[in-house]
Amino acid sequence: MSRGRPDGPRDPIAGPATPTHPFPLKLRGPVIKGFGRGSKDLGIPTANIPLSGLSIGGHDESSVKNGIYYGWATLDHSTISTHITPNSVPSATDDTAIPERSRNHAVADLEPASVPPSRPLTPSQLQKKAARVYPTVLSIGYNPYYKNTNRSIEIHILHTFPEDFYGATLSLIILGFIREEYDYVSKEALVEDIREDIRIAQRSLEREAYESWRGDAWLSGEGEGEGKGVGQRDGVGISQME
Ligand SMILES: Cc1cc2nc3c(=O)[nH]c(=O)nc-3n(C[C@H](O)[C@H](O)[C@H](O)COP(=O)(O)O)c2cc1C
Ligand SMILES: Nc1ncnc2c1ncn2[C@@H]1O[C@H](COP(=O)(O)OP(=O)(O)O)[C@@H](O)[C@H]1O
Repeated sequence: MSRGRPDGPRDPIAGPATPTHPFPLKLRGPVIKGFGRGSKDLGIPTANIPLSGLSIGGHDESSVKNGIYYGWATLDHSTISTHITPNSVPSATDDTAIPERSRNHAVADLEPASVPPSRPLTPSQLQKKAARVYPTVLSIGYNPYYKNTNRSIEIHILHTFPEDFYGATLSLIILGFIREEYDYVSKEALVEDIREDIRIAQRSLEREAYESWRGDAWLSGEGEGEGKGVGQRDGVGISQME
């Protein structure tokens, strides 16, 4: 059952001085469509990737508990289809329409795109985009405020992007847990807490033992489908370090 948000101040930093079991959790998958609420309703875009990988690497899905987490992420734009059709982007919902270009990205308060979405990027542009490591804050669960019936993973990247990136491959290392997911009395209360989650994630990742994970090979696309604890199913892999 979902809980309402408890009263009282929140800790400015989440998690111990070094990442501790079950972290780091490594996850990878293609960016698919969600319900389109992140940008339009909340002003905070959240990239969805399939959840199926949570059962790979020695856990079942229930071993990764619902809640709000932080970590590092990279995007590989080379997997974005240059010939997108309405059915070419998988969806976390039954709606297969590609969402309109979001106009309400609060964190991503956007500059006009320097490269039109339909023009393929050059190899050096792709490499540059793939190599960048972003801080990220994410939610795993049922979004109790919206009473979703499907479990989903919602990843907000702490960066302003000039355009959407459906179809890109998102690699993620989750390093810490912030809080449970709650139901809220209002949309404004939910947004206020997500904004605080963003600040907590930033501060938590600045610690040396967390910062050092930026250089992990997983974020460069390595590890897919090979090695102990790394699996691949439905285009998604997850592993848990020992
Ligand atoms: C850091 C963060 C914290 C969140 N916390 C909650 C929460 O406590 N309760 C909730 O119902 N949804 C929470 N969400 C999920 C948002 O409701 C979700 O991103 C929104 O429904 C957009 O979904 P969509 O991408 O499928 O459109 C959180 C999302 C993020 C990124
Ligand atoms: N900073 C960002 N973090 C996450 N996604 C972003 C960001 N900026 C742009 N996006 C794009 O916005 C999409 C999420 O928007 P959102 O309105 O939440 O729709 P959806 O419900 O389809 O996930 C992502 O899939 C991605 O393509």
